[in-house]
Amino acid sequence: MDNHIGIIGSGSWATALAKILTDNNRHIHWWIRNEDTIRHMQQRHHNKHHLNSVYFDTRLLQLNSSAQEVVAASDTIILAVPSAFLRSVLESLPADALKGKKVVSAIKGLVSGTNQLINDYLAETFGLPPEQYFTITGPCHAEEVANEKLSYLTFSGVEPDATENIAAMFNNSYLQTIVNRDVTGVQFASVLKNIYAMGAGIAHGLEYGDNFQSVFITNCFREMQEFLEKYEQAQTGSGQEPAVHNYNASAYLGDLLVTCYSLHSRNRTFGNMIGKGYSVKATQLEMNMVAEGYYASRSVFEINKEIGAYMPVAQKVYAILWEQLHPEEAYMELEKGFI
Ligand SMILES: NC(=O)C1=CN([C@@H]2O[C@H](COP(=O)(O)OP(=O)(O)OC[C@H]3O[C@@H](n4cnc5c(N)ncnc54)[C@H](O)[C@@H]3O)[C@@H](O)[C@H]2O)C=CC1
Ligand SMILES: O=C(CO)COP(=O)(O)O
Repeated sequence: MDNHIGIIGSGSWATALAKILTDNNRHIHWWIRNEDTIRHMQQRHHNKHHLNSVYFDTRLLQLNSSAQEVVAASDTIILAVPSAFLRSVLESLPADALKGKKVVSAIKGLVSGTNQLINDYLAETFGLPPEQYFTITGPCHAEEVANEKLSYLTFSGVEPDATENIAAMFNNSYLQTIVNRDVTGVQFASVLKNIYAMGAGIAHGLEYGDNFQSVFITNCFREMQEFLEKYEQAQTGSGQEPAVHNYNASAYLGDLLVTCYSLHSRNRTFGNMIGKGYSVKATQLEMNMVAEGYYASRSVFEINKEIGAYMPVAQKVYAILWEQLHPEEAYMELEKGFI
């Protein structure tokens, strides 16, 4: 049976994923919030707000502003809205809306308000079982997908065959896929790297150089591992099986590097403005895209109150963004403790 794919979201990442799938000749049901964006896409064949150089074969698109209808029409649903909007987008769905469906999260963030991983939220709200949940992570900027620059995405799921099948839908000449079972680890890696890219941007804004950045990122990488270890120790107490994490894999180290260094990165750009002295409010107004690291810094700070990982960088980024700590002062303190 043909797989009916739905995409929820119409930002840069949703648009890039839609491009990959339609380049592979897949039909998609696509939830786009704004009717005007839908009309433009139907008439002009591109998303006028994001990646507008990407043109679609609209015969492959079923555009719809009702998330409920897109979910009902699909058996594999890709979530690609910023984490801050996930709950409001899904709130119209009935509790059994995801029954028997596969859900693939492309979101690199935690659920706002509850600080949950996306799978935990979907399990609690819609009863989604673990074997129906998958993630898309790895170092990949939408802008490079738009230009068909060779990129690698990691697909994670507890069911290897089903994960392979989902990954296969994306594989093509410019997109390689990697598969693993590390659902929790890759999600936290992609949440944490946004905080560290924010930090790398702040460092750049403060005019630290490449030598500092490499030490900074090395220390962030260590923090990422400590956070996961402490998080899992806390979970093991509640009977969950600890997973094996390949920290050197591209979903961990690769995504940390690309987000900290790439000029495409929203998080790095946001941090750079903060380092240069812009306020959080002014930075948000300036950017028409979402930097997940802003929200993640608070969520991780709150989670870490419970698990006690040693993460001075994440704590300083949080204090700069949420408690008005002066970036220069914060980084002078950070400088002293790096290994
Ligand atoms: N852009 C990228 O290269 C990549 C992004 N991601 C992840 O994908 C997720 C989505 O990010 P992007 O597509 O980059 O975001 P974006 O910043 O490009 O787009 C944000 C979207 O959110 C929409 N939006 C604004 N207010 C909304 C509301 N109240 N309800 C629903 N939607 C609303 C905007 O219309 C826009 O379509 C994030 O978790 C991000 O970390 C993951 C990999 C790569
Ligand atoms: O996840 C990404 C690259 O892998 C996108 O990062 P930014 O949101 O910082 O652009």
